Order: sequence, then structure tokens, then C-alpha cells
Amino acid sequence: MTDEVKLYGAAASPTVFRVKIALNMKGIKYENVEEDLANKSADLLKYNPVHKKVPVLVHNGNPIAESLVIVEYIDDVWKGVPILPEDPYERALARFWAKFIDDKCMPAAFGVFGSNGDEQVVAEACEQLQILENELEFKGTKFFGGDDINIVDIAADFLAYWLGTLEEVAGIKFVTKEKFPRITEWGDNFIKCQIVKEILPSREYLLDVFKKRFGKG
Ligand SMILES: N[C@@H](CCC(=O)N[C@@H](CS)C(=O)NCC(=O)O)C(=O)O
Repeated sequence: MTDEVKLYGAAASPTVFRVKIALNMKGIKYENVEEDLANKSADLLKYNPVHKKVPVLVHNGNPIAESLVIVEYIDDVWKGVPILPEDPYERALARFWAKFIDDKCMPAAFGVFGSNGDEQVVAEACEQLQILENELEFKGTKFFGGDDINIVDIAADFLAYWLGTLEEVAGIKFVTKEKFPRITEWGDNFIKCQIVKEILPSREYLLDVFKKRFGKG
């Protein structure tokens, strides 16, 4: 039986791109269903009734929600390039860091843009990112996954240039090369990865979307 794979996503969503990167790593063809988040489809509400958010992957009629759960599912179902390490301890560590990025870094970093530059909010975001900076420094590798990207790098995709474009639109700069040299270097390497490059939206596209969304375009 041929697999039927559908991805419900939305333009410029870094959580959707996590899933796109994972599907691309495995070479999976899929139907891309673009959602209007201001007017969600009946399908999306049916497939993700708990959170009502994208991404949702529908594999042979079975819906799976939550980007990192989907990424793990993709790794479980399709063999080939691994997304999580095989060793149980390394797997646990990778899950730990992906969860930290998802629970702490992403909300703290994006929270800055709705905070009118509130110093406390910026300091809190920097504190979380500093933990990530230290981890990259400690590992001393190109990616969190070593020489190649893994689920931790995928979880952190928003750091690659989503934040930079938002910073540009909002006029708030807090992820600087001086402050976070390892994260900046990681981001440069991440967007150069063939697998990422093939599906990543362009910086200009993101700038355009964010300018429109924040009423400056
Ligand atoms: N924890 C979820 C977050 C997903 C999420 O925040 N999706 C956003 C787009 S990036 C969304 O659907 N927003 C619409 C809404 O909240 O109504 C995941 O990792 O999949």
C-alpha cells in the first residue's frame, strides 16, 4: 500500500517547518494543506480538537498533532536518515533538549516581540538562550546532533532566522553575534544544510509575512 501523507500547516510557522524538515530528511512525499489560521478548516478542528493548531500530520487517515511528537513519529515509521539517536541515553538527552527548547526558549524568545521591549522579558529570553549557548559550547560540535542535524536542531529551527526577521520588523535586537556567538554560528550552519535549504522559506518571504502580520508592510 502506498502511504498517504498530508501535512496541515501554515506559512512561516517554525513548528510546521520542523515537520517539513523531518519529512525531507526521510524523503517522504506529502500533500501540503495550507491553513488560514484566522479561519481554520473543519478538517484541522477535527484532526486536532485538543489544541486546534498546526502542524497536523495525517498518515493513512490517522492524525498526529504537536510538532515534536510528529517528528518522533516520522522517525519511528520511516527508516533511513535517523532523526533521534539510537542509544537510549542519547535519545533521552536529545528529547530533553528538544523539550527545553520547545517549553522554554521558543516562548521566551517570541514573547519578546509582544513585550514592547520590556527589559525583564528580554532578560528572561536571554537567560534561556544562554543555556542553549552554553550547551553548544560544551558539545563543541557543529550541530546539537553532532556533525549532522537531529531532533534538537530541528526543534531550534526558529533560531536560524525567524527570530532575526522578527527582530528586524519589530526593531528589537537581542540575539546578537557578540552575545550568542555559538547560536549564531549554529544558525548559519543550519540554513546551509541541504535538507533544510530545500524547504526553508526565504528570509525575504518571512520578512514580508511578518511585516504584514505586524502591520508594517
Ligand atoms: N506546541 C505546538 C505549537 C503549535 C503552534 O503554536 N502552532 C501555531 C502556528 S506556529 C498555530 O497553529 N497557531 C494558531 C492558533 O494558536 O490558533 C507544536 O509544537 O505543534
